[in-house]
Amino acid sequence: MSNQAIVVEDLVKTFKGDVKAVQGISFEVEDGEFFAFLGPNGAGKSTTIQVLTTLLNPTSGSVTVSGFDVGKDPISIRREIGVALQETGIDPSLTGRELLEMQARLFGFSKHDAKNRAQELLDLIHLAEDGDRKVGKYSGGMRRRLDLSLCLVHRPKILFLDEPTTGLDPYNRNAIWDEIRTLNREFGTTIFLTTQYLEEADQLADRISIINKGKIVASGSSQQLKKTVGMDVIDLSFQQNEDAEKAKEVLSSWTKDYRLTNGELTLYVDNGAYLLPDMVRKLDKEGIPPISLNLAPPTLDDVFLQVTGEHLEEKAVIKQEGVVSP
Ligand SMILES: Nc1ncnc2c1ncn2[C@@H]1O[C@H](COP(=O)(O)OP(=O)(O)OP(=O)(O)O)[C@@H](O)[C@H]1O
Repeated sequence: MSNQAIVVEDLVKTFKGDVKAVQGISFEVEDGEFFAFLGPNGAGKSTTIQVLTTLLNPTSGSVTVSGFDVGKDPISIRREIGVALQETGIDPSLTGRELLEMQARLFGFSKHDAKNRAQELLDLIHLAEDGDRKVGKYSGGMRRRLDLSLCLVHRPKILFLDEPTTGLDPYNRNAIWDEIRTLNREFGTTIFLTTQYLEEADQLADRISIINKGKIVASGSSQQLKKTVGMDVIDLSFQQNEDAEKAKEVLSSWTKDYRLTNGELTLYVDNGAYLLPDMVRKLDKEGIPPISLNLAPPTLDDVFLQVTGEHLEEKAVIKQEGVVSP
């Protein structure tokens, strides 16, 4: 018996018009593991999840889920997995309870068992009080919790979640995090989660792969990934781009490890707290004082910045404009 829930080898997915959405990625997810696929908009996360859940055929490469090949045995895979995708077509005139019971009946539960399962799930995702309200009246956060519960009806071994918290406010995001964590820790459900929020991957996942432009650019636990960056990260912003450029020259004797993006200079150093006052004094003396400075241990955004030369966070914020209130 294999203890690999998911094995992906050299997966390629190309769409019409030569759009290379996924360009030869390989990774494995173990049974019971919480795995996060982190990347900006358009990186290839949804495409990958759709191949793994048998909704899209791969162009090439090999993919097995729960030991079954996606091309040869999609039916067996569908029995073992639960899938919550970004767009779900739910009838707004039905109640949460009705939808859960209907889903249970579709999975072959008797009427009596379907009722019990619906109640269990409403309790699990803290929707018991709203179970008899029409879904059309649910808030964004409640809808996401219902989406999550709908894919748990048949007690899947592996759960696929495609950006389950995109557009949610922090309160609802945290509520979803708690629920997913419980599923993983208490029920041993393997989780494959895609997200554009580094904090989400950081907080939840045992292991993270960062995907950018269809390729995996870094993999490991959050700790391992951050260790690749170095000890401390100093961010300095300046009034003008030329000042940042000049500051880089001025500070080059302290570190050669830096990034320069839009008037912001990021320095990777050991012993940042010790060096920072001297650096600021030097910049002052040169007539280019920073307008803001920040010293912090590395984040996953720093990992992303190092491997791609771009920030992950800024892109995520742009997509978050239409925030859904609780
Ligand atoms: N059905 C399709 N036909 C053509 N191109 C597609 C199709 N689906 C996705 N793409 C393209 O493939 C690339 C990867 O898209 P994908 O949706 O997998 O990214 P993503 O990481 O999930 O992004 P997001 O965070 O915005 O959901 C993008 O360039 C996208 O435009």
